Order: sequence, then structure tokens, then C-alpha cells
Amino acid sequence: METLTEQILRDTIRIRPDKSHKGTYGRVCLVGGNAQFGGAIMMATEAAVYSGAGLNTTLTDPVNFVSLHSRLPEAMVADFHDTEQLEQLVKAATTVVVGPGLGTDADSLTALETVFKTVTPAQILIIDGSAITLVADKSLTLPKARLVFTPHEMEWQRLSGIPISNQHNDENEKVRAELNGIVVLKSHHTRIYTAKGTYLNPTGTPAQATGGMGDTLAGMVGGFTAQFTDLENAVLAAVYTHSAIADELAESQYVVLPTQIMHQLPRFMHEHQALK
Ligand SMILES: NC(=O)C1=CN([C@@H]2O[C@H](COP(=O)(O)OP(=O)(O)OC[C@H]3O[C@@H](n4cnc5c(N)ncnc54)[C@H](OP(=O)(O)O)[C@@H]3O)[C@@H](O)[C@H]2O)[C@@H](O)CC1
Ligand SMILES: Nc1ncnc2c1ncn2[C@@H]1O[C@H](COP(=O)(O)OP(=O)(O)O)[C@@H](O)[C@H]1O
Ligand SMILES: [Mg+2]
Repeated sequence: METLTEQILRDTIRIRPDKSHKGTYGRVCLVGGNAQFGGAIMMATEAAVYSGAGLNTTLTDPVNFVSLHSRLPEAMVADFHDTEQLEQLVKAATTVVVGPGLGTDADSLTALETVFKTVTPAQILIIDGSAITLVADKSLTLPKARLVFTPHEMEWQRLSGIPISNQHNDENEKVRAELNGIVVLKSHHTRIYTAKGTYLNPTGTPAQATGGMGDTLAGMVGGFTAQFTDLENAVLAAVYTHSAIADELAESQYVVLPTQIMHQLPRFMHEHQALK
């Protein structure tokens, strides 16, 4: 297992070319946020926007439209119950993030099944939170796409069948290969399983242990993978960045809020962009 270093940032975060426009930096489509968990998709969306993704559209329950827009006018919004619109927006995306605050009721399942039916092999699909739980509970067939799973240990137990106490590298890698994607297994020492290797994230702090922290990471993974061409590196750099910013803030804070992390992203990414 390789321990990540700051080098992953320089290998991934490119200097923006002058000759570019918003389309150069990818389209992220985020699906989640039921009436109870609107905050989750708002945090994921805000994290994608602050990561620098060029265009961001959020499909959520309409009760979240006003709160999302009043925080974040940069994002577009649509109703995740509107299957036709969901299909259109998924088709247009570089990266789709599904699951933060999605919930597990019949409407949530319909939205997830629509996403799975619509994504194509060239697209990146980040599967987080409730979407992981639904895949496990309903034994859903995974779509052919460039898949990234971001489970915490209990979600990984549900998806992989491996009890938390047995989540060792060999067992985890075996299931990752069957899933045919990347697995970000989140914990106080997050490990990332890819076809190229297994990585340990050395950054992170217990100051991060608060609701919405993973929703924020899912949005960042969405934003990074939409912009930066190497999928594995984009995922690794997002994980490293998320907790490295938390470490900075934890030097003077007892708890670090997800929204504080995302607001540091433009500054942190500027400081760590490639110099080559
Ligand atoms: N503001 C919002 O809108 C928010 C909305 N959210 C949304 O809620 C939805 C449900 O997601 P969820 O993660 O809250 O619930 P669930 O999947 O049942 O997992 C919790 C269970 O797993 C266990 N557990 C064991 N190990 C663990 C570990 N390392 N990390 C974490 N948990 C671990 C844990 O054990 P315990 O705490 O009891 O010790 C407990 O039994 C999802 O869509 C999410 O996006 C949240 O993000 C919050 C903010
Ligand atoms: N003690 C800790 N040390 C380091 N990172 C932590 C710690 N506790 C939680 N985290 C990080 O916070 C995030 C929690 O994700 P998740 O449980 O999905 O949160 P939520 O669903 O509430 O947004 C993960 O990125 C995890 O690595
Ligand atoms: Mg989560």
C-alpha cells in the first residue's frame, strides 16, 4: 500500500490554460437531497463548484431549490422526480454524483435506477451515501461507466458483505475488482482501492467527524474528476485535499465544518497547482 504525498496535487491540479472556457472544466450533474437531507446535496454541489467544475446542475427535491439557490446561485437546479429531465442532464454530464442525501424510498430508487440506465461507459459515476445503501439493499445491477464508490465503513459492509472488523486490504481489493471501479473506503485513515494500486491517505483529523463531511468529499471527487483527465489521480487528489485543508483548519479549530473546507478550495488549489 502506497501512502499519498503532496506530489499527487502537483501531478493532478493543472494550471488553467488561457485559451479555455467553462466547458473546458467539465459538467457535473449531482443527484440527491430528499426533503429530509437537502443539506447533503447542497454541500456536495457547493464542493463541486468550489473545486472549479465548469458547469454544475443539481437534481433534487424541489423543497431544496430556494435554499440551494440562495447559498449557491452558480448551480442550476432541477427536480429529480422528472425522469425525462434527469435523463437529459445525466446524458450531458462529464461526471455524475449520485447519493448524497438521496434517501432510500421509492422515489430515491427510481432516480437512482434512471441514472444507472442513462450513464454511458465514457462517463464518470460517483456513487455515494444512500445510493450505495440502495445498490446493496436492492441488489441493483451496476451500469457500465467509470465507477467511483465512496462508502464509509458501514456502507462498505453493506455493499461488499465484508464486516467492518474484516475490512482488510486483500478482501477489499477482491470486491473492488468485482465492482470494476475505484473504491474510496472512508474512515479515520481513508484507503483508496484502484486497479493500479492501493493508497493510504495520510491527511485527516477527528475535527472532521461531523455530518456532511463525506457529502462534501463526494462533491469534490465530482469536481476533480470532471476537470482533471487522469481518473485515479483526480480521485486521490480530491481525497488528499479534503483532509489536508481540514488539517490546516484544525490547527486552530476544535471542529472543522464541511462548508469551511469547501471555501478554502480555490486558495488551496491555487497554492498546489502544477508548476510544470
Ligand atoms: N445535512 C444532511 O443533509 C446530511 C445528510 N446525510 C445523508 O444521510 C444519508 C444517510 O447517511 P448516514 O451515513 O448518515 O447513515 P448510514 O448509511 O445509516 O450510516 C450510519 C451508520 O453507519 C455506522 N458506521 C460505522 N462505521 C462508520 C464510519 N466510519 N463512518 C460513518 N458511519 C459509520 C454508524 O455507526 P454509529 O454512528 O451508530 O456508531 C451508523 O450506524 C446519506 O444519504 C447521507 O448523504 C448525512 O451525510 C448527514 C448530513
Ligand atoms: N476521525 C476522523 N479522522 C479523519 N477523517 C475522518 C474522521 N471521521 C470522519 N472522517 C472523514 O469524514 C468523512 C465522513 O464521511 P461520511 O461518513 O460519508 O459523512 P456524511 O455522510 O455525514 O457526509 C470521510 O471523508 C472520513 O474520512
Ligand atoms: Mg456519507
